[in-house]
Amino acid sequence: MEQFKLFNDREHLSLPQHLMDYVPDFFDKKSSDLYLKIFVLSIPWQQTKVVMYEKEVLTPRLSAWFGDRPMVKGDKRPPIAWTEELWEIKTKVENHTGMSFNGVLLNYYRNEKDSVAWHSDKDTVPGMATEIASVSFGQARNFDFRNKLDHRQQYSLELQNGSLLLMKGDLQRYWEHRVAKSTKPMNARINLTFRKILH
Ligand SMILES: O=C(O)CCC(=O)C(=O)O
Ligand SMILES: [Fe+2]
Repeated sequence: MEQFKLFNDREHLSLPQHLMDYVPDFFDKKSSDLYLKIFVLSIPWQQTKVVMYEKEVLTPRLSAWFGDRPMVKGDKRPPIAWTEELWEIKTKVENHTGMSFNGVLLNYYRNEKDSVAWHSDKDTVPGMATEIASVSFGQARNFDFRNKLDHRQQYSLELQNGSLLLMKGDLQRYWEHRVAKSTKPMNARINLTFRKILH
């Protein structure tokens, strides 16, 4: 089974598979479809603003943060308490990985126009441990990686409905990731990234 598609034939360095584990069918289709429906309707989605080149812009996706403490240190908005479904998913992910998490960031990509730009998670969330478990429901979208020092080293992994991607060790240190906009029409996708906040 080939998990990773090579974008660039000139590069034969493979994506560091020791830095990630991908489980395509972590949840069966029935539960995945149900979780998607529940989350679309019941999560208090927000479209956050970021400052770019001195202008405020809306991020091209919706998001929500749940957990035991704020996502970013000093953030005045209290975290939202775990829902039954989020706690259920967290427990299943923890049992599988042997890791423990105290927060989850939900991202909702409504259609092909929604996206997340190149970033690595440690840089954007100070105080965060780097092991992140990413669960996807709904529309399969490409998750791209590129090496921070050599952007020609770029790979793509299609995150399918019900999948679990575990991002480990130094992945955030040496690689960036994104979900690009698509030219093809796309249905709703919700991604959950379980994190351990240390601050
Ligand atoms: O939607 C995804 O699969 C990735 C989301 C992401 O990179 C993030 O929340 O930091
Ligand atoms: Fe990320």
